[in-house]
Amino acid sequence: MGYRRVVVKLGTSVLTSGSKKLDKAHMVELARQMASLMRSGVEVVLCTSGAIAAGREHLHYPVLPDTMANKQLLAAVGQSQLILAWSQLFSIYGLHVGQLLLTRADLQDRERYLNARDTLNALLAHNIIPIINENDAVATNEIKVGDNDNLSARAALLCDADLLILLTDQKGLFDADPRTHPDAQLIKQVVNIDDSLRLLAGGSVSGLGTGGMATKLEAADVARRAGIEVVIASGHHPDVIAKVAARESVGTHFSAIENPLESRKQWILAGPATQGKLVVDAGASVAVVANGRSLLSKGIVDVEGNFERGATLLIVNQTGKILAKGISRYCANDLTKISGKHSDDIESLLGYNYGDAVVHRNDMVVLDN
Ligand SMILES: Nc1ncnc2c1ncn2[C@@H]1O[C@H](COP(=O)(O)OP(=O)(O)O)[C@@H](O)[C@H]1O
Ligand SMILES: N[C@@H](CCC(=O)OP(=O)(O)O)C(=O)O
Repeated sequence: MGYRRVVVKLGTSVLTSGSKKLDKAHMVELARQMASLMRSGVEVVLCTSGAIAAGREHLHYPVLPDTMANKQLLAAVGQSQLILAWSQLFSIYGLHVGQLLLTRADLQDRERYLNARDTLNALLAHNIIPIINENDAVATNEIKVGDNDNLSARAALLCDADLLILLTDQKGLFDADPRTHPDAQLIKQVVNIDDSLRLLAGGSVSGLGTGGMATKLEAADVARRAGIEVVIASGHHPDVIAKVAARESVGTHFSAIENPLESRKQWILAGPATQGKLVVDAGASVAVVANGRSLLSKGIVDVEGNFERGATLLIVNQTGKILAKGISRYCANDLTKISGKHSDDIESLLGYNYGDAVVHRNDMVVLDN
């Protein structure tokens, strides 16, 4: 069956073709491919990097101290150049574009998340290509998604896409970084993202991109849990977008999981940043991971972080392995008092009780699979 809605993420490495400037000739070719996919009836959302690179180019490569304010300056200048370029290039194909600049804060708050979703859907309903980037000019590290791989996965969840295409400067995910291992082999198919695969994915060494393959794998993991297929491929492979959309074997394909998370759990996975950790014992690990139970105070052996009730936390086992992400019904202070204790004792220990479950299974996404 053909894809219905596709998010295409273009890394700085693709947009600049490895140089220090936007490669407009290549951008027009990518716009052509996306326009052609739209004409074939597939809806396209573009997640574009390149603002900082475009800012540097537009200001003729100023020598600036590497501060947050200077990065924001470059992004503020560059984003307007970037959207101008995309708007001109898509107009060649008779298409309008609409810009959405997002931060994690827009995804963290469920109401803002749903608002952004409405805007995306409205643009697509009018055959306008939504163009997304992080709002780097105002986002501080605390409220940033931080890289466009993860941002594009969240965009794919937001608009309920069925395919996420991450285009970069390599043919896909290799069993080692091809820049340092010329004999590395392309991995064509991935059915499960586990720690051994994460070990293969390194960071970005070119000085152009953010995150390298590591953030692409994080993005792929978020998307596939929401039932979205993911392909990592080269942005310079001829007709790459059409070929991926036609399910030709290009790059690395990640299968979607069979029973995708429902919408609220997708949001728990993709929206809020985690504010702390609960370390749990072996019994609680089995209850949460294998039996799909809520996490009770009895199984908690350690509480890390200083968080309020309602914070999103990681649940890890005693070797540090991540088991789940979920919303805590108790604040950190309360949890240090009740961890290891039976649920029946919560009332007497705290003087109140928000229920037996510290993290209810409805508020939890199991990640150990
Ligand atoms: N296992 C791997 N397979 C492929 N590329 C890898 C791997 N590990 C690290 N990389 C690096 O990831 C880079 C692509 O990511 P990045 O530089 O962030 O580009 P982009 O701008 O497209 O996001 C590649 O140039 C490569 O050096
Ligand atoms: N938002 C930034 C890009 C961040 C990013 O993740 O870059 P990349 O790894 O090249 O996709 C920008 O527009 O410059």
